[in-house]
Amino acid sequence: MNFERIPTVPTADEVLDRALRRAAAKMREKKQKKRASEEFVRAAYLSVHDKLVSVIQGFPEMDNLPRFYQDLFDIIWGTEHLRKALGAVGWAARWTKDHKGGLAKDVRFSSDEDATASRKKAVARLASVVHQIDDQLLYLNEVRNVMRKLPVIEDVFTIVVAGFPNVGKSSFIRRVSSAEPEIASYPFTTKGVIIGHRIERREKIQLIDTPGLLDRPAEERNTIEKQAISAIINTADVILFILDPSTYCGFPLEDQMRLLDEIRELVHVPIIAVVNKSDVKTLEGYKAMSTASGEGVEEVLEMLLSEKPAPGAAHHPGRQGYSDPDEEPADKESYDRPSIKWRESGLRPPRRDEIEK
Ligand SMILES: Nc1nc2c(ncn2[C@@H]2O[C@H](COP(=O)(O)OP(=O)(O)OP(=O)(O)O)[C@@H](O)[C@H]2O)c(=O)[nH]1
Repeated sequence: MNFERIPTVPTADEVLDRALRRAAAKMREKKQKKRASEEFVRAAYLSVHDKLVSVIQGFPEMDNLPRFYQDLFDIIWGTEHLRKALGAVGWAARWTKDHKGGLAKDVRFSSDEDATASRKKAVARLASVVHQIDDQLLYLNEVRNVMRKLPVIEDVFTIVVAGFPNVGKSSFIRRVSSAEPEIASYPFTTKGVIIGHRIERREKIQLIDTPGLLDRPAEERNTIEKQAISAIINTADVILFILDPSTYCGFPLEDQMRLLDEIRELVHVPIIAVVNKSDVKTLEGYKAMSTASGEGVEEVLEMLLSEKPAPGAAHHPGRQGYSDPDEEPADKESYDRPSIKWRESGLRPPRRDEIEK
């Protein structure tokens, strides 16, 4: 899944400017004045139609997306909200298509004196329709800017790395990845998500960080974070939980253990808990590694890979299995996903200048 190629969504004025420029060029090709006006209308409507269709086609088809993205889109924007915005653009595209012929004919069958007025009327109607979706176009462009930066998650064996901040999650991913990990972002945490890959016995595996999410007790998490965790957990075949008994990370070991217990309650996939920073301190009963020196790291990876199903077999049966104790039962009547309305929540897609940084 690669959202990087979603093209910029133009504003209503940009759509219209482009259409009118094209129409003017077409108009110049016709000698006869009325024919020229008719051509102008056709070309302007066609250009708007095609541009709006290309906007819609630039976005992925929500129903065909992997579950992770469906969940994520629902958390960030509310799938219905997104559908409505795309639907509005579709409505405007259809309108231009349905009215193009009729309005062009109005110009053709008007008297010579009225031809210009008919053309102007057709253009005014077009402008009015396009301006009606101005908000949706702006919104979709903001959505696009966030989508481009979302992590690219593949449907391969996936290790999700969890633990308190600074325990060494990203150091682990960097150490075992065959190339420099990619850094993406979720709009709901300020930290970058690190995604590493490695080819293991000719199969690709992926490692995903859980920045600023699986590092706090449940009661401190808000709804968005809970949903985000569910989306991420659903990608995991196995979870690596890293403990830092040296407490250099800044968090007492009891708190880390409590979080581990909590995650155990939460998921159905295997959890492998190990200790990092073994150069400083180890903990009895836990496999130790040091992501600084590399000691024990490959063994930990082996433990994780032992959870990998045989080639060709399905993912771990627990995958997609996440139980949120607060979650409503999933029957049709009562199960209403608390989708986040981006304007009302503090949550918003980042501005362009924030992304470009
Ligand atoms: N002594 C020691 N320090 C380590 C080791 N591994 C990582 N560190 C240090 O721990 C700090 C945090 O490491 P990160 O890999 O960034 O930790 P993280 O869990 O990804 O942190 P967040 O992304 O902020 O949650 C860094 O300063 C590392 O240098 C280790 O094996 N031994």
